[in-house]
Amino acid sequence: MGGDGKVFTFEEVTVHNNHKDCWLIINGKVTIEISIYSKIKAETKVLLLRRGSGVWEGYSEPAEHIVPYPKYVYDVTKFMEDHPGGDEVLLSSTGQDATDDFEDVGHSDSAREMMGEYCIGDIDASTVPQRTKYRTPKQPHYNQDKTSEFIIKILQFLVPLAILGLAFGIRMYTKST
Ligand code: HEM
Repeated sequence: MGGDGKVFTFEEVTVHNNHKDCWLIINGKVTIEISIYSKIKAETKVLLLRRGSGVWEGYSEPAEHIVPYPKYVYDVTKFMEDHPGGDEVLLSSTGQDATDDFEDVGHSDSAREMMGEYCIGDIDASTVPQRTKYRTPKQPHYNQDKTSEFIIKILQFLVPLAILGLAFGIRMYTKST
């Protein structure tokens, strides 16, 4: 990776957000990550590798061996015109962690190789705001047993009343005829 080991904060990266000066945060070097993964696997018995909030994380036993992978900062200003996906998508990926956008496109290995040319450093992961995850609103607790119990109680009260009303009605009707 290029960039002379520079580490940028999220704030520093997100000000570069126009056609003449466009920086992105992407962690697209999956091939590298896989090799890191097998190294960690050998050393610390990693149980699984999963991608969470744009970062590849190795989870291992014991838990203190959780390894967050670095994200990289890319200055794609010179690539804007030549990007096969167009410059607008690159611009719209500024100001955030663009990893998911980049991965969703399914970039080829050659696209990933090209990234090295534009890498200018690492991002300080602690400064990147987490993407808010959508949580389904909690449903009100619905207790079916209690509801059917309630209906039975109402019916127990209403049925005799209805029978009484019907009997009364018939009696009134027969009396008047
Ligand atoms: C340094 C960063 C990037 C590099 C070097 C890069 C490179 C490339 C290359 C070489 C292609 C041609 C197809 C391929 O080989 O996969 C491509 C296509 C594309 N890229 Fe990127 N890209 C970068 C970032 C992004 C980002 C952040 C987005 C945001 C969504 C994006 C969206 C697209 C789209 C939409 C296409 C067109 C896909 C298609 O029509 O099949 N790229 N990119």
